[in-house]
This record gives sequence, structure tokens and C-alpha cells, in this order.
Amino acid sequence: MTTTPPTDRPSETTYSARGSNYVLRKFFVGEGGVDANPEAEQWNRAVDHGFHGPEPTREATGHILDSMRNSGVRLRAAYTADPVPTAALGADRPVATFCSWDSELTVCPGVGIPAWLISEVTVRPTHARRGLLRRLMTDDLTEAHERGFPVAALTASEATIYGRFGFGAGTFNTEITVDAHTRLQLKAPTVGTVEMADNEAVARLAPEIFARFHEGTAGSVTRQDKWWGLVSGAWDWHAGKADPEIRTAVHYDDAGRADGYVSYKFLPTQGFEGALKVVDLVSPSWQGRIALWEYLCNLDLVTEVRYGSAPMEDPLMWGMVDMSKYTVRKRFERVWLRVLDPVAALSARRYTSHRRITVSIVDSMGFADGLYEIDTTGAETRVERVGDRPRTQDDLAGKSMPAVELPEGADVALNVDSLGSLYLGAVKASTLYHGGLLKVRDEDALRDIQALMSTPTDPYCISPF
Ligand SMILES: CC(=O)SCCNC(=O)CCNC(=O)[C@H](O)C(C)(C)COP(=O)(O)OP(=O)(O)OC[C@H]1O[C@@H](n2cnc3c(N)ncnc32)[C@H](O)[C@@H]1OP(=O)(O)O
Repeated sequence: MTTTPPTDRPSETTYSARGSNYVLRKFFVGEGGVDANPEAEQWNRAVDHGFHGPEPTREATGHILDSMRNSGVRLRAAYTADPVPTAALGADRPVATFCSWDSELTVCPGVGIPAWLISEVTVRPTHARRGLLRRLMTDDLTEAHERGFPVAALTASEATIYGRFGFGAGTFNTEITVDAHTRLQLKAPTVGTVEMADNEAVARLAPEIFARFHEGTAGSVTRQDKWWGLVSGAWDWHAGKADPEIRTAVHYDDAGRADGYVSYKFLPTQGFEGALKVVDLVSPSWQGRIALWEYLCNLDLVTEVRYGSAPMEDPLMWGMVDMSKYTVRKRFERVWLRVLDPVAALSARRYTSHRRITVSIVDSMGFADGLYEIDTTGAETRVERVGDRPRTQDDLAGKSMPAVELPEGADVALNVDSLGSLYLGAVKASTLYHGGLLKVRDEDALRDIQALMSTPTDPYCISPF
């Protein structure tokens, strides 16, 4: 097996496992669309295979490659280096895909940190469980760490896969329906006005409105360009075609400034009546969001409104006269967070409590492993790596998720995936403690970490990626 150091330039290396040989490549989408990027086109086909989707059309591939090029997405792929039997997919079709790009994560209102986003992870079933994912993930996270990214993030197809790579569920959403048979009655009047809008005009407004939402919302990540086509119906990247059924509306504040939009489509179920599905609903303020909900629920012929990116604790529900009309269909983890640099990540967020504690972080991949002191007692937060963590039996056995032990000198110990969940307040420290995922020196230490890590609101992300 040979390796080359990670760089943000195209690179190539080799990998062998269980008698099979692979070439691993990292590359970028260049100018010239599908014709000029045959390697990226094959990569995109492999992604669709990996998620059991249909063969992408040339037009759909063109849109995806453009979006990836505009966002500087780095593509990783594994190709078989062994002879390909007759009728098997050609050697130019990757057996594994992976990509990542630079983004920003809001950690508290007004404060964003660089985040390394990962997506499109697939391994062809006939090449699975040979360590290809582990190898691609290790290469990619190593590069992110070397380039100084405090965190990496992804959205997971299965909750069981990514903990071993140090990712913890960092933000949650709910899928909701609001019964709209009668007009939405709210306890407090809404502010501003809502107008039905021109889709193309909304596509132009949307990036600025989203940027204001993003800046003010812990847990939000920046979006790729492809979102604005989705919002306006010009291009639905999930469906691989334009969507002429998309309708939009804009919310204006009392000064007449556009400060929110909703993009939605009608799903007729019984004659003229039916459900509305929200595609995207964005405003920097809850008042704007609730006003857009009022607009949606008060449309004639609409029996219910469905939304897949509601927050865990929704001001809309608490504002409704009849909260029984608000139904949570599903709760799911959205952003999985992986702390790569605890000093940078923990220094960036705000703390409302003044404490000094020493935390032992267990990271089987090594990036964040060690003892750290967090001190918020002074005028400025100070986070410092103060030493190595003593090796345990599980470390020596090479376990990817070692059991957490409290070393001497530490007040608190936890695995790096738990830190990802604690970081923006998706979970309380006491919940992790009761689940056996966090060890503490004594009750005072538990109280300290609980107070230190608590956040004023749940983290919230409305941008699957
Ligand atoms: C961020 C995203 O894109 S999410 C989308 C993920 N992709 C999919 O769901 C598409 C269908 N699945 C696949 O393509 C593949 O099965 C993958 C990507 C999930 C796994 O790829 P593989 O190359 O088989 O994984 P690899 O052999 O490197 O295994 C790495 C580790 O993950 C574990 N693992 C792999 N797949 C799974 C799984 N589905 N559930 C739980 N654990 C898993 C392995 O046991 C192994 O554990 P260990 O290293 O601690 O012993």
C-alpha cells in the first residue's frame, strides 16, 4: 500500500484489501460541463448507483457538475486496479465515491467557523466491507485537519455508520404536518405582510435572506448554489428536472423589506383539495417564519401543510391556539458534527457560565485526542490542550469506539462523537452522563460541564447536504 500526503490538488494513491487492488483519486470538476469532465460524469453515475437512483440524464449531470464546480467540491473516488470481467461495469466507473467542500457552520448568532462538509459517500456493494469508506474518510479528515478546519460535518443515511469516525448527532429536525382544515389561529398577531411572488425574483432574493438566517442560527451551514434553482422550481436536483409546480411567497417586514420566503407545492389528494408541501421556508426571524406559516395554512383548498425541517422546539406550535393541530411525524438527526480541533471549536462558541474544567477527549483517529482545559472564568474564553490522554486497553486493542475512562487529572471524559453532540447543545451533558457516555469526577464536575455547555436554543439546520 502506498500513500501520498493530502493536498487540495488532484492526487492519486493506491490501496489494497482482501486481495483486491484499487487506485484512489482526488480531483475537481473543471470548466466545460459534462463533455470536458468524463471522470466527474462517471463519478456522478456511480453516486446514483450507490443510492439506487435512476441513471442521471445528461442535463441533470450538467447541473450537478456546475454546482460542484462553483462550490469547489473535491471529489474522491476508488477505481478497481484489477482486470474487469466481461460485462462488468468498466474500470472508469468508480467503485467508491466521496466528496467534501469548504463551508461555514454558525456556532452562535453572529459567529461562524470553517466547516468541512462531506457527502455522496457510496461503495459499490460488491466492493463493500473492504475498508474503502474508512480509507477515503481517513484521507479526507486528515486533509481537513491539516488545513486547520475545526469541524467536519455530514448528513447520514444510517445512524450506525459515522460514530466510529468521530461524528456525533449535532442538530435534529422534525417532520411535521399542520392541520389546515380551518384557518390557523395564533395567540399573538403576526407582523408584516405576505405576497405571492414571482419564482425567479425569489431565486434572486433567496441567497441574501438565507444568509441572514444562517448568520443568526446556531447549527446552520452555508448552502451550495443548487438550492436557488430548487427554491424557484428552475431545477430540482433530487428529481433531476425542473419543477413547474413550485409556488413562492415573500414576507415583508413592517418597513416593507423582504425578510422571508417560502417555496411550496400543492399535492392534490381529494378532488380540488389537498396537502401543501413546503420545499424551503426561510426568514431570519421567527415572526417572519410564523407569518409565512399563517399564509400557507390559510390558503383555500389546503387540508394540511407538511414540512420536513422543523425545529425540535417550535415557536409555531407554542403560538397556536390549538396546538393539537401540529403533529410531529418523525424526529431525525440532521447534521452530524466531527470536532477535529477542540481548541479552535470550543474557543469559538459562547458560554453563559463561568467555569474551569479539564476534559479528556477520546478520539481513536487521533485528531482531537488529549486533555483540554476550558476556562471561562476570565474576560475571554481560554481553551488549551494540556496533555496527552493515558492509553487504555481499548486504545491498545485498536477499537474504533473505545470505552470512555476518566484519567487522573480530568474532571470529565467523553468520546469525540459525544463532543460533536454536546458542542452546539443538541444534548445535555447530564443526558450523556446518564447514558454512560460521559464520565465525571464527581457531582460538581457534572454540574460544571452541564452549565458550561448549555445553550440558549437548540441548534437548527434547514439545509440538508
Ligand atoms: C455522508 C453520506 O453520504 S451518507 C451515505 C452513506 N452511503 C450509503 O448509505 C449508500 C449505501 N452504502 C454504502 O455505499 C456502503 O455500504 C458504506 C459507504 C455505508 C460503507 O462502505 P464500506 O466500504 O463497506 O465501509 P468500510 O468497509 O470502510 O467500513 C468501515 C467501518 O464502518 C462499518 N460500516 C460500514 N457500513 C456500515 C453500515 N451500513 N452500518 C454500520 N456500520 C457500517 C464497518 O463495519 C467498519 O467498521 P470498523 O472499521 O469499525 O470495523
